[in-house]
Amino acid sequence: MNWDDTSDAAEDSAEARLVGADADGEDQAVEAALRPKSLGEFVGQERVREQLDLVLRAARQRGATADHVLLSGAPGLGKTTLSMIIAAEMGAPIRITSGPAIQHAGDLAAILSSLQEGEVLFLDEIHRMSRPAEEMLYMAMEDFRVDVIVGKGPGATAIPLELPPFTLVGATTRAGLLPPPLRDRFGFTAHMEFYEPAELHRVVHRSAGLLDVRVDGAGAAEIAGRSRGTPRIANRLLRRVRDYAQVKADGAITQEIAAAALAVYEVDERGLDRLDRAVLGALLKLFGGGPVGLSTLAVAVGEERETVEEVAEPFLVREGLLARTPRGRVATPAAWAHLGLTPPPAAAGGGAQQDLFGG
Ligand SMILES: Nc1ncnc2c1ncn2[C@@H]1O[C@H](COP(=O)(O)OP(=O)(O)OP(=O)(O)O)[C@@H](O)[C@H]1O
Repeated sequence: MNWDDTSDAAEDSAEARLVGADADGEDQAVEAALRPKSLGEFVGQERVREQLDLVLRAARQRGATADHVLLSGAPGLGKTTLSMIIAAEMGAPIRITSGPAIQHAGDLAAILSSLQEGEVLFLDEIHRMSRPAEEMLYMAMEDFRVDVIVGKGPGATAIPLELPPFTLVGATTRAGLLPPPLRDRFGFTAHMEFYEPAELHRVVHRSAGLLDVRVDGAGAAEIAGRSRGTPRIANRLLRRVRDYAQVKADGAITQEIAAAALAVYEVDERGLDRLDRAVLGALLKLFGGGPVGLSTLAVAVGEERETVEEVAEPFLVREGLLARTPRGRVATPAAWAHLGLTPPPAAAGGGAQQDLFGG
């Protein structure tokens, strides 16, 4: 897990999710093999690709190091992959680290001072860097220089250290959390969107080819439709469907095989899993569609409040199935339709259920 805004309770619950967007151990092992290696291979994100292509081409033509790049977007959309592509397209080495790994300015100084000319420094979760390190980064990004402080107290001196030109690629799930002085120092900022089903369809086909799995168009579409707009989830579902196809059939993935496999794993046709459906089911069946307070809803599904709020709700809100209102959580008409339930007449206008527990 690497959502900085996700609590421990939410993490425990999200860890085992097949539709969780963060990388688990198995993902990390296979992702290297599935990562596109060039901008041409990178599926979707047309605008970002086009803009980045211009930035990189222009830098290459000038024989210069590319401008610093900030990539923002949800986990699993391809930020790490793009940073590696940037390095590959520039013919430069890449160093990978993350905000939480840099707690002291000295940690950052050590990394910066060992960079080669033109190297790409990928800083994941850049919004989680410590303040002193962040301030050191400002100067490094702008002037390719850092001041290393030697000694303590009144006798401390700042020794300037020249750095070779490098390209910082920062990644964040929360661009809004970056202090403006840091954001302003990036020459190019790209916001990565969730992928369309047709794009995920291409991701599934591409990955199936690399994994040597046979999948037909309808089978790939079935997986894509349940992947929550996220290539990492598409790749993970593909691997689980492959297991099913291998054990229960002849190894080939068709629409029927994909649907049957994902039914076993409790991922429904819209990508909701057991937790999502439990939250939605409680909201509809116990509270008439709401409004109901978050705490009450969490008690009803036997989960921590944070788990409901941080793990289940974001996707339900994004899918237009649940709304967070000042009076509490409310199901939308699409939620009733998705669970195959008929809203009671009173629920048509949003329901009038009181939150007795003050959530
Ligand atoms: N546009 C894409 N085309 C094909 N595959 C992709 C694409 N984007 C991501 N992937 C696949 O999804 C997986 C996850 O991508 P990646 O690790 O780059 O995501 P991320 O945004 O860096 O995630 P996190 O925020 O968790 O670090 C990779 O294995 C990669 O193969």
